[in-house]
Amino acid sequence: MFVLENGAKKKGEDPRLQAISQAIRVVPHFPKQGIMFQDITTLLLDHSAFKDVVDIFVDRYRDMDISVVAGEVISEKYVLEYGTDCLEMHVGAVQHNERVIIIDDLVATGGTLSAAIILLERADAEVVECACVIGLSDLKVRSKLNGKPLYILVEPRQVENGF
Ligand SMILES: O=P(O)(O)OC[C@H]1O[C@H](OP(=O)(O)OP(=O)(O)O)[C@H](O)[C@@H]1O
Ligand SMILES: Nc1ncnc2[nH]cnc12
Repeated sequence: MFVLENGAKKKGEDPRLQAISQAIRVVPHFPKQGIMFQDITTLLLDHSAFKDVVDIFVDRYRDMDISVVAGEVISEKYVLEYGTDCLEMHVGAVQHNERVIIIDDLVATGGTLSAAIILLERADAEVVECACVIGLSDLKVRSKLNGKPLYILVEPRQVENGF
């Protein structure tokens, strides 16, 4: 699934993932020293790569009886790599037993996804899976997700890529 550091592809990898990864701009040491900020604005501007992101998610979830896509989400505070934040969701935005996928651009600590899961479960929705364009397939992150599967397209980029 992931693009390796040397640009080689893992066996069986979707050929679209390399272009998706390369369209992400890395901003070293932003907003703090030591953070390799993964800026997806360049991915959003790359119509072909962004279409591939949407197509991959649509293909994955089209037959899973999903009724809600929670792109941004009562309120739940959480901790990020570089501070704390809070997610909010309209009361009534999700009905009991609705099947939800949570989509975000990136997972780092898993705090945001964890807060989103807590919010949605408080509304009695069923969170089917979390999906992110960028993230590490990290056990520490997965352990925060209350057993929910995490689907990731590409690893964070480590180097500035000339944008
Ligand atoms: O896994 P975590 O440690 O919670 O980090 C992931 C979150 O960090 C970024 O959001 P951020 O709040 O920085 O701002 P943005 O949504 O405006 O990009 C990103 O979009 C995720 O939502
Ligand atoms: N390295 C990173 N790049 C972009 N968004 C983030 N959110 C948390 N860590 C991040």
